[in-house]
Amino acid sequence: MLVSKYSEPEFSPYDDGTLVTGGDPGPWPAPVAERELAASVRLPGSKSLTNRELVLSALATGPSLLRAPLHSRDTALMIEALRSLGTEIEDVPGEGGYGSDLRITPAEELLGGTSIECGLAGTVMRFLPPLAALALGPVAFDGDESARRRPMRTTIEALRDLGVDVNDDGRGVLPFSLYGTGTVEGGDLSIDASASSQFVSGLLLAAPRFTRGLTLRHTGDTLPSMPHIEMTIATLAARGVVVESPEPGVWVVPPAEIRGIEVDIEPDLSNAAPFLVAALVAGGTVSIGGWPWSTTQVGAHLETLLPLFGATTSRHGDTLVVDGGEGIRGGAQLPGADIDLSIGGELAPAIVALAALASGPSRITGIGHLRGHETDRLAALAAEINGLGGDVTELDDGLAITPRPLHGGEWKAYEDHRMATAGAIVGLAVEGVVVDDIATTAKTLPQFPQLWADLVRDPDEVIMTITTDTIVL
Ligand SMILES: O=C(O)C1=C[C@@H](OP(=O)(O)O)[C@@H](O)[C@H](O)C1
Ligand SMILES: C=C(OP(=O)(O)O)C(=O)O
Repeated sequence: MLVSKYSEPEFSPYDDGTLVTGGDPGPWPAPVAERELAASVRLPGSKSLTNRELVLSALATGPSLLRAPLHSRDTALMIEALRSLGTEIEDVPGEGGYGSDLRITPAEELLGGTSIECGLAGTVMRFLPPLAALALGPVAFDGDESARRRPMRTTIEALRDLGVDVNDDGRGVLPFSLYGTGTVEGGDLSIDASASSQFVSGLLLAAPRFTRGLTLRHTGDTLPSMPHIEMTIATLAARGVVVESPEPGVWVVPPAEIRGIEVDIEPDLSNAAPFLVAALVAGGTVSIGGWPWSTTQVGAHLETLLPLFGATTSRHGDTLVVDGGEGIRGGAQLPGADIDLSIGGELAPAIVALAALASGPSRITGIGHLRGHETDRLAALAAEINGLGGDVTELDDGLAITPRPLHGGEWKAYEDHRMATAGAIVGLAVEGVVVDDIATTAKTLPQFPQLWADLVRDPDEVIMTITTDTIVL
């Protein structure tokens, strides 16, 4: 089964995330906030944790159980790819998550002779080639048209330096193929991971299975998304693999067994960003339950980032509450902020959308690598905000935002889930914003339109849900 964006089976953004048939719902008029929020949101599992745990489970010595994993396009692509390499992955009833849990039984031997569809998922295209090099036989990689623009040269060259036979056309992008021999010797390897931390994570995840392990050295000037590398190291540690980092930019992975484990997947804290930002735009409070006390997810930094724009945050048990006061809709004048977001570029679209609605100017820097994300996010954010009357300038490594009164109009998502949700944020404050492709949120959060509708719904509105045998008022 290949999961492509508009072919069946499809993730409907209006459904609970289970596989349903359905297509592009068309242009989506973003709801405007009519009142202050008092919303509680429960979010599905983290994409980054789910896809790491899937990869490690496939490489493990015994079965694993993922509780409350994310079910979205990116995780469906990962599951499909691992199955095609011989991993057994079963849906089993789960409690409290969005959809089933996953039981994974690793293959005795990973088998090639397959083609892997990466969609637009960075975690699939960067995590699976090192794993596929451990399979026996040829493995081809390709993805969406837009995926063919995402940087892959570092993965391709790293595998060649490790002695893997890789076939590509020299442009450093998808498609390419490799020929797995069942083993990778490993040893010392230098790479430039300045375009994506995922190059490091992909190699570290497979490295315990290399005959000599791996000593990996990053040679570039900058390295984005360090928390995601720490997440990789933490997920390996939970399975008994101790990765050492004797100096910044160097990681030593011993050859080791990767244990099968049972693991609870945390809610996706990066997908929390638009919901928490909404408190500052609409005013009032947004609470997110299941917020971990300790995590490697970069979304945890929202707790300190949003106060820079005037929010108050508090914890009540495992719930994070963001209070946006009267909010922009209520007349609040939010300060701008100067933020180096190199640790968490995936938070940038939501923060930039907020900055465009604030009263003071902002600079968001350290995010040059976002040009290689789902789309060139710096160009896309500047084009869409400026198209509504804004003033955003592209810098070498970020954006300078000078707030201006915005007007309604089309907001293009560029097949980028976080561009789509950035449009929803702007639309909360600006009448007449229409996101051209909200379905693209199915990449990591198929429930987005429903959750967003619930967020802004009048709490006094009576909702009638008709199910097959009950009527709930
Ligand atoms: O390893 C991961 O799960 C991710 C790493 C980051 O990639 P980059 O370092 O390419 O930004 C992040 O932006 C992406 O959404 C997920
Ligand atoms: C950059 C992102 O995704 P990917 O995992 O495809 O790189 C993202 O989710 O913001």
